[in-house]
Amino acid sequence: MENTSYSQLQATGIYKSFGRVQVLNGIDFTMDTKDAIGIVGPNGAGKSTLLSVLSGAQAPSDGKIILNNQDITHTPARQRAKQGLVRTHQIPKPFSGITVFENVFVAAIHAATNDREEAYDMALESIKLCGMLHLANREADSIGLLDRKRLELARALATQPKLLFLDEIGGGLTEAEALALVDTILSLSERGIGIVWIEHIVHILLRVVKSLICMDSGQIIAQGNPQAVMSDQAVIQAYMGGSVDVVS
Ligand SMILES: Nc1ncnc2c1ncn2[C@@H]1O[C@H](COP(=O)(O)OP(=O)(O)OP(=O)(O)O)[C@@H](O)[C@H]1O
Repeated sequence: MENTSYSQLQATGIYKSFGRVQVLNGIDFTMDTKDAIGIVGPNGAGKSTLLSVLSGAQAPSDGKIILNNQDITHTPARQRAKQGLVRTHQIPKPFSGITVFENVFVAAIHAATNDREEAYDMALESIKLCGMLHLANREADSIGLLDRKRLELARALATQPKLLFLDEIGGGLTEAEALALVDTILSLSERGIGIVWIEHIVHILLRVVKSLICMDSGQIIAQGNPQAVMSDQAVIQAYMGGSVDVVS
Protein backbone atom coordinates (compact mmCIF):
# COMPACT_ATOMS: atom_id res chain seq x y z
CA MET A 1 0.00 0.00 0.00
CA GLU A 2 3.05 2.26 -0.41
CA ASN A 3 1.83 5.50 -1.94
CA THR A 4 4.28 6.37 -4.69
CA SER A 5 2.17 8.84 -6.67
CA TYR A 6 2.43 12.52 -5.88
CA SER A 7 -0.66 14.62 -5.30
CA GLN A 8 -0.98 18.33 -4.69
CA LEU A 9 -4.02 20.19 -3.39
CA GLN A 10 -4.39 23.93 -3.64
CA ALA A 11 -7.37 25.87 -2.31
CA THR A 12 -7.53 29.62 -2.83
CA GLY A 13 -9.88 32.30 -1.54
CA ILE A 14 -12.24 29.83 0.13
CA TYR A 15 -15.39 31.31 1.62
CA LYS A 16 -18.30 29.41 3.12
CA SER A 17 -21.46 30.81 4.65
CA PHE A 18 -24.57 29.17 6.07
CA GLY A 19 -27.31 31.75 5.58
CA ARG A 20 -25.94 34.92 7.12
CA VAL A 21 -23.27 33.10 9.13
CA GLN A 22 -19.86 33.45 7.50
CA VAL A 23 -17.91 30.34 8.56
CA LEU A 24 -14.89 30.43 6.21
CA ASN A 25 -13.52 33.82 5.44
CA GLY A 26 -10.89 33.70 2.71
CA ILE A 27 -8.78 30.59 3.34
CA ASP A 28 -5.72 29.79 1.22
CA PHE A 29 -4.42 26.26 1.75
CA THR A 30 -1.81 24.17 -0.06
CA MET A 31 -0.52 20.68 0.70
CA ASP A 32 0.92 17.60 -0.92
CA THR A 33 1.67 13.97 -0.16
CA LYS A 34 4.85 14.85 1.77
CA ASP A 35 2.96 16.96 4.31
CA ALA A 36 1.67 16.19 7.78
CA ILE A 37 -0.26 19.30 8.83
CA GLY A 38 -2.20 19.90 12.04
CA ILE A 39 -5.16 22.26 12.33
CA VAL A 40 -6.08 23.74 15.70
CA GLY A 41 -8.31 26.57 16.79
CA PRO A 42 -11.11 27.30 19.23
CA ASN A 43 -14.58 25.74 18.91
CA GLY A 44 -16.50 27.12 15.97
CA ALA A 45 -13.36 28.38 14.18
CA GLY A 46 -14.41 26.63 10.97
CA LYS A 47 -11.95 23.70 11.04
CA SER A 48 -14.42 20.90 10.25
CA THR A 49 -16.14 23.06 7.65
CA LEU A 50 -12.78 23.55 5.91
CA LEU A 51 -12.29 19.76 5.77
CA SER A 52 -15.83 19.37 4.41
CA VAL A 53 -15.13 21.87 1.66
CA LEU A 54 -11.75 20.34 0.79
CA SER A 55 -13.14 16.79 0.72
CA GLY A 56 -16.23 17.76 -1.25
CA ALA A 57 -18.93 17.13 1.37
CA GLN A 58 -19.85 20.81 1.10
CA ALA A 59 -19.39 23.29 -1.74
CA PRO A 60 -17.61 26.56 -0.97
CA SER A 61 -19.61 29.77 -1.38
CA ASP A 62 -16.61 31.16 -3.22
CA GLY A 63 -13.06 30.11 -4.07
CA LYS A 64 -11.28 27.49 -6.09
CA ILE A 65 -9.92 24.01 -5.29
CA ILE A 66 -7.30 22.48 -7.56
CA LEU A 67 -6.05 18.89 -7.30
CA ASN A 68 -3.06 18.07 -9.50
CA ASN A 69 -3.79 21.00 -11.84
CA GLN A 70 -7.44 19.96 -12.21
CA ASP A 71 -10.26 22.16 -10.93
CA ILE A 72 -12.28 20.02 -8.48
CA THR A 73 -14.24 22.86 -6.85
CA HIS A 74 -17.52 21.27 -7.91
CA THR A 75 -16.44 17.63 -7.92
CA PRO A 76 -18.56 15.57 -5.49
CA ALA A 77 -16.98 13.85 -2.46
CA ARG A 78 -17.33 10.35 -3.90
CA GLN A 79 -15.43 11.34 -7.04
CA ARG A 80 -12.78 13.13 -4.94
CA ALA A 81 -12.35 9.94 -2.89
CA LYS A 82 -11.57 8.08 -6.12
CA GLN A 83 -8.95 10.76 -6.83
CA GLY A 84 -7.36 10.09 -3.44
CA LEU A 85 -8.90 12.82 -1.25
CA VAL A 86 -10.54 11.24 1.78
CA ARG A 87 -11.70 12.39 5.21
CA THR A 88 -12.64 10.70 8.46
CA HIS A 89 -15.45 12.01 10.65
CA GLN A 90 -15.42 13.33 14.21
CA ILE A 91 -18.08 10.77 15.13
CA PRO A 92 -17.35 7.41 13.48
CA LYS A 93 -20.35 6.11 11.57
CA PRO A 94 -19.70 2.46 10.66
CA PHE A 95 -22.43 0.59 8.82
CA SER A 96 -24.34 -1.31 11.46
CA GLY A 97 -25.39 -4.95 11.12
CA ILE A 98 -22.21 -5.92 9.24
CA THR A 99 -18.73 -6.85 10.41
CA VAL A 100 -15.61 -4.75 10.74
CA PHE A 101 -14.16 -6.46 7.66
CA GLU A 102 -17.32 -5.88 5.60
CA ASN A 103 -17.28 -2.19 6.53
CA VAL A 104 -13.73 -1.81 5.23
CA PHE A 105 -14.42 -3.94 2.15
CA VAL A 106 -17.39 -1.72 1.22
CA ALA A 107 -15.11 1.35 1.37
CA ALA A 108 -12.56 -0.32 -0.96
CA ILE A 109 -15.13 -1.49 -3.50
CA HIS A 110 -16.81 1.94 -3.59
CA ALA A 111 -13.77 4.15 -3.92
CA ALA A 112 -10.73 2.12 -4.93
CA THR A 113 -11.55 -0.77 -7.28
CA ASN A 114 -14.38 -2.73 -8.93
CA ASP A 115 -12.41 -5.95 -8.60
CA ARG A 116 -13.70 -7.90 -5.56
CA GLU A 117 -10.45 -9.81 -5.02
CA GLU A 118 -8.42 -6.64 -5.13
CA ALA A 119 -10.89 -4.94 -2.77
CA TYR A 120 -10.57 -7.93 -0.41
CA ASP A 121 -6.78 -7.56 -0.33
CA MET A 122 -6.99 -3.79 0.18
CA ALA A 123 -9.47 -4.23 3.04
CA LEU A 124 -7.32 -6.88 4.68
CA GLU A 125 -4.17 -4.76 4.48
CA SER A 126 -5.98 -1.69 5.88
CA ILE A 127 -7.35 -3.73 8.77
CA LYS A 128 -3.90 -5.12 9.53
CA LEU A 129 -2.33 -1.66 9.38
CA CYS A 130 -4.85 -0.40 11.90
CA GLY A 131 -4.23 -3.35 14.23
CA MET A 132 -7.76 -4.71 13.88
CA LEU A 133 -7.24 -8.18 12.45
CA HIS A 134 -8.47 -9.84 15.65
CA LEU A 135 -11.73 -7.86 15.33
CA ALA A 136 -12.30 -8.43 11.61
CA ASN A 137 -15.32 -10.68 12.09
CA ARG A 138 -16.90 -8.74 14.94
CA GLU A 139 -20.07 -6.76 14.26
CA ALA A 140 -19.04 -3.13 13.85
CA ASP A 141 -21.73 -2.13 16.37
CA SER A 142 -20.17 -4.17 19.12
CA ILE A 143 -16.68 -2.61 19.32
CA GLY A 144 -15.49 0.16 21.68
CA LEU A 145 -14.65 3.78 20.88
CA LEU A 146 -10.91 3.33 20.18
CA ASP A 147 -11.69 0.47 17.80
CA ARG A 148 -14.45 2.49 16.11
CA LYS A 149 -11.86 5.23 15.54
CA ARG A 150 -9.46 2.61 14.16
CA LEU A 151 -12.25 1.31 11.93
CA GLU A 152 -12.88 4.85 10.67
CA LEU A 153 -9.18 5.02 9.78
CA ALA A 154 -9.18 1.56 8.17
CA ARG A 155 -12.22 2.48 6.03
CA ALA A 156 -10.45 5.65 4.88
CA LEU A 157 -7.24 3.71 4.14
CA ALA A 158 -9.06 1.09 2.10
CA THR A 159 -9.97 3.81 -0.40
CA GLN A 160 -6.20 4.17 -1.11
CA PRO A 161 -5.97 7.86 -0.14
CA LYS A 162 -3.20 10.15 -1.30
CA LEU A 163 -4.33 12.96 1.01
CA LEU A 164 -6.11 11.99 4.22
CA PHE A 165 -8.08 14.41 6.37
CA LEU A 166 -8.58 13.36 10.00
CA ASP A 167 -11.27 15.18 11.98
CA GLU A 168 -10.63 14.85 15.72
CA ILE A 169 -9.83 11.19 15.50
CA GLY A 170 -8.37 11.40 19.04
CA GLY A 171 -11.53 12.96 20.49
CA GLY A 172 -13.09 11.05 23.41
CA LEU A 173 -10.11 8.73 23.78
CA THR A 174 -7.98 8.35 26.90
CA GLU A 175 -4.38 9.55 26.72
CA ALA A 176 -3.11 5.99 26.24
CA GLU A 177 -5.69 5.26 23.53
CA ALA A 178 -4.86 8.47 21.66
CA LEU A 179 -1.14 7.60 21.82
CA ALA A 180 -1.93 4.17 20.36
CA LEU A 181 -3.49 5.89 17.34
CA VAL A 182 -0.47 8.16 16.88
CA ASP A 183 1.75 5.25 15.82
CA THR A 184 -0.70 4.18 13.14
CA ILE A 185 -1.07 7.72 11.80
CA LEU A 186 2.72 8.20 11.78
CA SER A 187 3.11 5.02 9.75
CA LEU A 188 0.64 6.36 7.16
CA SER A 189 2.62 9.57 6.87
CA GLU A 190 5.80 7.51 6.42
CA ARG A 191 4.07 5.56 3.62
CA GLY A 192 3.71 8.79 1.66
CA ILE A 193 0.10 9.68 2.48
CA GLY A 194 -0.40 13.41 3.05
CA ILE A 195 -2.08 14.01 6.42
CA VAL A 196 -4.21 16.91 7.62
CA TRP A 197 -5.30 16.38 11.21
CA ILE A 198 -7.71 18.53 13.21
CA GLU A 199 -7.22 17.79 16.88
CA HIS A 200 -7.90 19.47 20.21
CA ILE A 201 -5.37 17.26 22.03
CA VAL A 202 -2.44 19.34 20.81
CA HIS A 203 0.46 17.43 22.37
CA ILE A 204 -0.78 14.26 20.63
CA LEU A 205 -1.07 16.13 17.35
CA LEU A 206 2.47 17.48 17.67
CA ARG A 207 3.85 13.93 17.70
CA VAL A 208 2.79 13.59 14.07
CA VAL A 209 2.59 16.94 12.30
CA LYS A 210 5.52 18.90 10.92
CA SER A 211 3.56 22.11 10.50
CA LEU A 212 0.54 23.62 12.17
CA ILE A 213 -2.30 25.92 11.15
CA CYS A 214 -4.36 27.82 13.70
CA MET A 215 -7.79 29.00 12.61
CA ASP A 216 -10.10 31.50 14.26
CA SER A 217 -13.34 33.01 12.95
CA GLY A 218 -12.96 31.30 9.59
CA GLN A 219 -9.45 32.56 8.96
CA ILE A 220 -5.91 31.22 9.26
CA ILE A 221 -4.33 33.34 11.99
CA ALA A 222 -0.96 31.55 12.18
CA GLN A 223 0.82 28.74 10.37
CA GLY A 224 4.24 27.09 10.17
CA ASN A 225 6.50 25.57 12.81
CA PRO A 226 4.18 23.98 15.43
CA GLN A 227 5.96 25.35 18.51
CA ALA A 228 6.13 28.84 16.97
CA VAL A 229 2.42 28.73 16.12
CA MET A 230 1.43 27.64 19.63
CA SER A 231 3.38 30.49 21.20
CA ASP A 232 2.09 33.09 18.71
CA GLN A 233 0.27 35.93 20.50
CA ALA A 234 -2.71 35.83 18.13
CA VAL A 235 -3.11 32.11 18.83
CA ILE A 236 -2.93 32.55 22.60
CA GLN A 237 -5.48 35.36 22.29
CA ALA A 238 -7.78 33.15 20.20
CA TYR A 239 -7.81 30.65 23.06
CA MET A 240 -9.09 33.56 25.19
CA GLY A 241 -5.80 34.25 26.95
CA GLY A 242 -5.64 30.73 28.34
CA SER A 243 -2.45 28.76 27.96
CA VAL A 244 -2.49 26.21 25.20
CA ASP A 245 -1.56 22.61 25.97
CA VAL A 246 1.69 21.88 24.12
CA VAL A 247 3.34 19.42 26.49
CA SER A 248 4.88 16.67 24.38
N1 LIG B 1 -24.50 23.03 8.32
C1 LIG B 1 -24.37 24.12 9.07
N2 LIG B 1 -25.37 25.04 9.14
C2 LIG B 1 -25.22 26.16 9.89
N3 LIG B 1 -24.12 26.46 10.60
C3 LIG B 1 -23.11 25.58 10.57
C4 LIG B 1 -23.18 24.38 9.80
N4 LIG B 1 -22.00 23.71 9.96
C5 LIG B 1 -21.26 24.47 10.79
N5 LIG B 1 -21.91 25.58 11.15
C6 LIG B 1 -21.40 26.63 12.03
O1 LIG B 1 -20.16 27.01 11.53
C7 LIG B 1 -19.27 27.33 12.59
C8 LIG B 1 -17.98 26.55 12.41
O2 LIG B 1 -18.25 25.18 12.63
P1 LIG B 1 -17.13 24.07 12.47
O3 LIG B 1 -17.72 22.78 12.91
O4 LIG B 1 -16.51 24.13 11.13
O5 LIG B 1 -16.06 24.59 13.54
P2 LIG B 1 -14.87 23.80 14.21
O6 LIG B 1 -13.71 24.74 14.25
O7 LIG B 1 -14.64 22.50 13.56
O8 LIG B 1 -15.45 23.60 15.68
P3 LIG B 1 -15.22 22.40 16.74
O9 LIG B 1 -13.79 22.49 17.18
O10 LIG B 1 -16.16 22.75 17.84
O11 LIG B 1 -15.55 21.11 16.06
C9 LIG B 1 -20.00 27.03 13.88
O12 LIG B 1 -20.51 28.23 14.39
C10 LIG B 1 -21.11 26.12 13.45
O13 LIG B 1 -22.24 26.25 14.27
